[in-house]
Amino acid sequence: MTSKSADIGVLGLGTMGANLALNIAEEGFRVALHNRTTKKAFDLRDDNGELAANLLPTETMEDFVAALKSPRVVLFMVNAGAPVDEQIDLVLPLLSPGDIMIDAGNADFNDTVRRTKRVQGTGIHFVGMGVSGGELGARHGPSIMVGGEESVWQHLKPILQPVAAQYHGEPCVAWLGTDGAGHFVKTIHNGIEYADMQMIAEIYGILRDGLGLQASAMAAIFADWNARGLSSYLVEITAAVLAETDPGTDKPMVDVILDEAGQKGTGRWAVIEAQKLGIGATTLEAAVSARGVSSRRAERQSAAALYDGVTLPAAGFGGDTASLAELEDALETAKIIAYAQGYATMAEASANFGWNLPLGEIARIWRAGCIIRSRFLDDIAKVYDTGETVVNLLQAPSFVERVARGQAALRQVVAKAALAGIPTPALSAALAYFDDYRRARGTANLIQGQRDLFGAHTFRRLDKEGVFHHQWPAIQDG
Ligand SMILES: NC(=O)C1=CN([C@@H]2O[C@H](COP(=O)(O)OP(=O)(O)OC[C@H]3O[C@@H](n4cnc5c(N)ncnc54)[C@H](OP(=O)(O)O)[C@@H]3O)[C@@H](O)[C@H]2O)C=CC1
Ligand SMILES: O=C(CO)[C@H](O)[C@H](O)COP(=O)(O)O
Repeated sequence: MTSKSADIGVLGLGTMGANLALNIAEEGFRVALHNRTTKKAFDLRDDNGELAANLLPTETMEDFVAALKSPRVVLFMVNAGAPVDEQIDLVLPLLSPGDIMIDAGNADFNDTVRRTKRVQGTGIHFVGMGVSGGELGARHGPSIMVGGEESVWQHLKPILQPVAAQYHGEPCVAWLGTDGAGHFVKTIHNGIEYADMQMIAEIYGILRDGLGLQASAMAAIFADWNARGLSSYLVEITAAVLAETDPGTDKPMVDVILDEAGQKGTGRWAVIEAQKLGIGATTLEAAVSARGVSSRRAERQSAAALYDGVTLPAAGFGGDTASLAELEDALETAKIIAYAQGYATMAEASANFGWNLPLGEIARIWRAGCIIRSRFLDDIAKVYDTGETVVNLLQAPSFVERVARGQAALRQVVAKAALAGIPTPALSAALAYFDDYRRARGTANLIQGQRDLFGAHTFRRLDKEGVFHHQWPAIQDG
């Protein structure tokens, strides 16, 4: 270990930390390494040939911090929650004014705001930085969402820009705002990721249970869609997952995987924040709830037995080209609605927390490196680049035209799935949101009447300004 020679220190060398450290080292920076299980730091250096010269494993936290050039930059890549606070407790006493701590893991942005406040007045800086792209992204170029002080971003830029994914030469990294802005945007990225994955899984359910297709046939359909409007990393990997065979059984891999989805909490954070802000991110909510339902497998199996005999009308799904095109259009339309909800949540958060989030720039840094990367994000960037105020993507002219064209397909698919008893919680949520959002005269007038009757909550009128309470007739139970 050479004292004060490392440009940055990576603390936490699991899947993401180890790969990000290699990526940074490959860009020519010297990286100090530390991990709770210290052996991993030395193994990482010893297993990585030419990069070893830029990797400085350390035995103790003191050695780790002493290895860093001033101002010291410590990047944490540990699991969200208590582990981050524990590591901050250990590192903070060893730092000096001007030094920078970066939490590069997923984090609840409320924790990031709290941690930023914790160091306020010490001269030490805290950066909340969302990183997306999984293992390969971390190694070869992730999408990076930075939150914190802008002056600190200027200091970090020379390291982060070459490390990030590049989209036609543009680095997929940006400073998005103060304190929790970067982690908030990463959280919404993950909420959208959940929605995208759930809607794809619902279409898979229709292809499997409505059309009776085998995995290999479905793989070809998704691969075909990936060449057009739905072109995206998630559709591409869907085709790859469906095409894979289990070497042990020779069955399609997807057919031997248990139907219970895991989740680490980022989707739930997105939905909680959308609810707090009063944004109906219903497609994201449906996706998070569906993961919850999936995890109750035994309960679903007993319910399946109880309702085995229910009568279902004819399915109505066809396997012809027109029916497949309808599924493709439905998925594309629902995707637009899900992204509109995610962007509406970010727009509201931006106003609420005073961040001035650059929504077009966010679309641009999501075009490569991250899990939801797709051609479609270019279309979103173009909407914001017009400079006009966009209240909701569903009101942007280019999207109005696309949704108006695609909504009939979404309606057909949701209706046919409902009749066939095939669940489409996220696709249905997208359609219901669209119909609710485009209805000039809603039904909340009735809710206001009910609230005023039982709780004197008052209401406003269409024909007069002011707040009113009505003397409703007394209702007796029974
Ligand atoms: N995997 C992915 O695709 C992505 C993950 N992330 C986020 O990145 C972060 C790291 O994830 P990932 O690399 O996948 O996780 P891993 O499980 O692979 O690694 C976890 C790391 O955290 C360390 N750690 C865990 N608990 C503690 C603790 N209490 N004290 C000290 N160190 C601790 C582990 O140390 P040890 O080796 O000693 O166990 C290990 O270095 C998470 O916030 C995750 O949500 C973000 C984007 C993508
Ligand atoms: O942040 C990510 C990608 O962007 C991680 O892969 C995240 O862990 C995925 O979430 P979950 O495990 O809840 O499916």
